Amino acid sequence: MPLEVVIKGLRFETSSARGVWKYKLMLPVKKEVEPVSLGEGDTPLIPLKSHKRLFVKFEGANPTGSFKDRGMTLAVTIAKYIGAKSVVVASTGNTSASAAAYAAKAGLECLVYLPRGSVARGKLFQALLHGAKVVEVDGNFDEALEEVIARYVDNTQGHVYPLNSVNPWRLEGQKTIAFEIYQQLGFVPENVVVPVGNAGNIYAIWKGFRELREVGVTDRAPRMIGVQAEGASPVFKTWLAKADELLPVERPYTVATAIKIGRPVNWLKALTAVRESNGFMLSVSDATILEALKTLARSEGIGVEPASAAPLAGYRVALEQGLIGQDETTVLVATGHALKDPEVRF
Ligand SMILES: Cc1ncc(COP(=O)(O)O)c(C=O)c1O
Ligand SMILES: N[C@@H](CCOP(=O)(O)O)C(=O)O
Repeated sequence: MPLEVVIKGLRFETSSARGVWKYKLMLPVKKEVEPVSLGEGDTPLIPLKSHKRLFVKFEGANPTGSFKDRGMTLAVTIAKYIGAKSVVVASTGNTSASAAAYAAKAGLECLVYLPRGSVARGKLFQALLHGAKVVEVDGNFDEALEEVIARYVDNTQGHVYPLNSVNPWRLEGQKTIAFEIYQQLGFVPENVVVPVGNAGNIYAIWKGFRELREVGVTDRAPRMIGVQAEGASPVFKTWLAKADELLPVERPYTVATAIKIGRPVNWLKALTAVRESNGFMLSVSDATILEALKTLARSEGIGVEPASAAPLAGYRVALEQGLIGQDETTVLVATGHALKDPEVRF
């Protein structure tokens, strides 16, 4: 399992900084360290018209249009602090867009490994725009990440700093989604619904809520509900089978390219989040993802990419099956902006 940061002496006090960095006392960064920031975080929590107690946490409002920026600001800050000159990621698109932008801000070289032909146009444009060097891999995301891990994580000779979610600083930044949800609602919701791909974010958010409990801000915690696309649902299958080993999907497919992942590195962390929180996993069809995307766009005015519509598709299934109630406060985490993937049709 990828490493985890454990922080002693956490204090839930916010500073006058904005976004992620206002929670510096909850982050594993020394006071004197200067953040590499683009103003990430402070994203809106939007109430939906369709259900009274349903909210969308719109992560598309981050500087590069996805939640990855919250993790990248931390991880690139650390990269710079330790004197790295280059950073590397494998990506289905958003991680590369975010890494490229933060590397540019920090003055670092950025190398991105992308599965050839599988990255949404807006995301590829962003990586190139910010000056990343793109390596196209003849394979899927899992194979691209394997190559990055073999070259730059297991073999540290190259001195290139990896920024995928095997890097625990990433999750530390992403956990601030929980802090914001808590502060925006004024309480801890019953359910938080998250799309699951490489599987780090659901754990990061859970870690954030757990820490709020640890520091005594609240004694409550939400159920964490993970949603995967049917054709790319290894964590769902593993959860359903109560298996101790990952049940991988060798040839994942889904219209939601951001979560087209068959061997997620953080699968065990995702299961930990779901199990510890008494939550559950769901899988949803591409048709229902696109239907949810259309509802968000046309009835609520919220433009998201397909992966980010999976939580609404999952919410509908959960309601239908009586797994959650309409009277429960539920937050859907909409992870990426519609402009990322302008070729989506529904
Ligand atoms: C838009 C979007 N949503 C969801 C995810 C899934 O997040 P995670 O990999 O942390 O499970 C990703 C990337 O993985 C993404 O880019
Ligand atoms: N959807 C992700 C996949 C990689 O996830 P990471 O959390 O390990 O960076 C992407 O945008 O590339």
